[in-house]
Amino acid sequence: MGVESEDVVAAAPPLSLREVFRRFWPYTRGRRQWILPLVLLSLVGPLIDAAELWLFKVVVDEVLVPRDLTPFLWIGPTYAGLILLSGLLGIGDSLTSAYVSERFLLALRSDVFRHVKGLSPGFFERRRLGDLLSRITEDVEAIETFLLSGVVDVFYNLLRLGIFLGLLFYLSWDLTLLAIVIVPLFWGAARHFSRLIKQASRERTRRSGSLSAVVEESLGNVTLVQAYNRQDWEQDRFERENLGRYHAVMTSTRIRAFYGPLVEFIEVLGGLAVMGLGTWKLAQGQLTLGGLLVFLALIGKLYSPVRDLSRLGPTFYAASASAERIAELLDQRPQVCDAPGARRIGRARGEVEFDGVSFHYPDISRWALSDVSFRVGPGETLALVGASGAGKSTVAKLQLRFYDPDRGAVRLDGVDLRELVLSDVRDNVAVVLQETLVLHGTVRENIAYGRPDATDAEIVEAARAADADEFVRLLPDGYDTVVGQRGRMLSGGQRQRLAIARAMIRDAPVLLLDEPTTGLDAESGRRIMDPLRRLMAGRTTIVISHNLLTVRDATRIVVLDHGRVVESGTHDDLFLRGGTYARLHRLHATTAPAQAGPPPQGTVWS
Ligand SMILES: Nc1ncnc2c1ncn2[C@@H]1O[C@H](COP(=O)(O)OP(=O)(O)OP(=O)(O)O)[C@@H](O)[C@H]1O
Repeated sequence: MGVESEDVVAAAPPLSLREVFRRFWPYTRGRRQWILPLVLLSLVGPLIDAAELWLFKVVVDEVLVPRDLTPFLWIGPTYAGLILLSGLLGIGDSLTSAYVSERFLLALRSDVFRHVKGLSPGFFERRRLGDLLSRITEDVEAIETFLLSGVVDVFYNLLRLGIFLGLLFYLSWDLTLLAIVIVPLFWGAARHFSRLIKQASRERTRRSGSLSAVVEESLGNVTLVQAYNRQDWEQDRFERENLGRYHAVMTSTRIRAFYGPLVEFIEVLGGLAVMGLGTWKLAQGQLTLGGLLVFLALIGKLYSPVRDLSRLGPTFYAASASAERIAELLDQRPQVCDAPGARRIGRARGEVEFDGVSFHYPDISRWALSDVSFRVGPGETLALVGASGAGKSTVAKLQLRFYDPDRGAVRLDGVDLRELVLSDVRDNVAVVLQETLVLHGTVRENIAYGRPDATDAEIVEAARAADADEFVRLLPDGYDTVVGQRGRMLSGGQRQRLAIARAMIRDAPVLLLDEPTTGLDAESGRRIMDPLRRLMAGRTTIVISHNLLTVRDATRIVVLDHGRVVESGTHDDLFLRGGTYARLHRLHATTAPAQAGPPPQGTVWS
């Protein structure tokens, strides 16, 4: 559509209007009782309109033409009363419809957010965050138009049409027939334009998603962008999507712009024909002047519901483009979920077992893990070592049940994770990851994220054990200091100690440490050893590390290579065996002593 799309965000699969309705109507549950009062309120509006017009006829025929003021004495107050009543009903109508629409949006948006949040990490690895934001905020609103405002408008306009047509037939049936001859023209135009508008709207919503995705990615990685001087490239990417959206909006506006005058032209043609015949009937004495004037006014009013109804078609189609994007989100199923009859486990003893586990990531044929088996007893430490890409982090993801294995089983206390309640599995695990996740909030909130009901004393105690208390107290507001998004205000080592405090307060029997010293210099690496050791005490720990010097005292070491276990045993066993581990160890000792930190006596495991 004018600007080449690199498909930042793909279009959602199309849905028919009926299907969209079927999908989203259930979300009106609990608010449906308001729809009838809204329709009834809509009914009163046209009735008052009709009464006003009728009064106008009476004024012309009984006051103006005979020049007699007497009937005006009752017409005047009646007219004022009607206007007052219609104003009051209008207030009620606006408030009720806003209430119904906003409650609907509230519920739908929450449901969509709840659903998306529950999807597996694999989903988010494949999606653009900005696009998801745009769906949850903008597209959800369009569905409201589709289901509620749209439906109420249809009823409202049909009622208006019925009432006005009734009056018109009563005034003059032949004039009315002439007037409605043009209605099919309206519908023909509406059908033609609806299709074009739906295409344009799809493109517009897709481009909005792409634009948000680009903004989120560029601003979210602003340090990288600036450090590598990629501002111009990012600006180009943004311009492309911005321009794409502009063209899409212009196309849809152009279609709508042509549609409006065309419909008006058809309307004027009808009006002129009626006026011609009406004037002739007036001359013949078949119609009073008031009758003709009211007839013409009614025709104007008759066309407006017809026009509105025919305009609703394109509006429905435009909204359905948004609905498609939401439906596509709701159709995503989490890769893992509770099996029927899943068991609760409470606090586990902490025995972890991988039994012949093979796994590949969705849509990727290469096995990330092949026939991996090991067992870690309660309180023991298992070290996973291997080259980059060997599958170490994948073991951690399976342990957290982010994915299920394709073959074999992962067990906790002897029970397959698939038979357990998912939240129980994760409650039993605390993680300290390579890239420490710090949320925008206070230090206190960040630590308590591990266990929301932790008391202040427990938070301070965890921070002390993690060797974080000292630096936290030096922050401007101590524990109430707001650390920026992703903890940008803290150093790498400080973030890591915060993560240890968070894991500490969670107090789970199983601990996953994914490269806890990566990215830290020797000094910072050394500083977190003590807190890590305190954290590991009494817990089953799986530690992933490139740093062979830091794993030698683990209860057991498993060496992974291309997803397979190639060796396993204690440091001494493996060292003496002279295989991969011994080779890696020698290589590591000769090439990386400076960044590996202290010699064996200073390691975590000693
Ligand atoms: N989300 C993913 N989708 C598809 N493939 C993935 C995904 N994550 C990892 N892989 C692939 O699975 C294999 C194992 O990756 P994994 O992250 O487990 O390795 P690792 O040993 O932890 O590496 P590193 O030490 O560099 O962190 C790699 O080939 C990787 O490309």
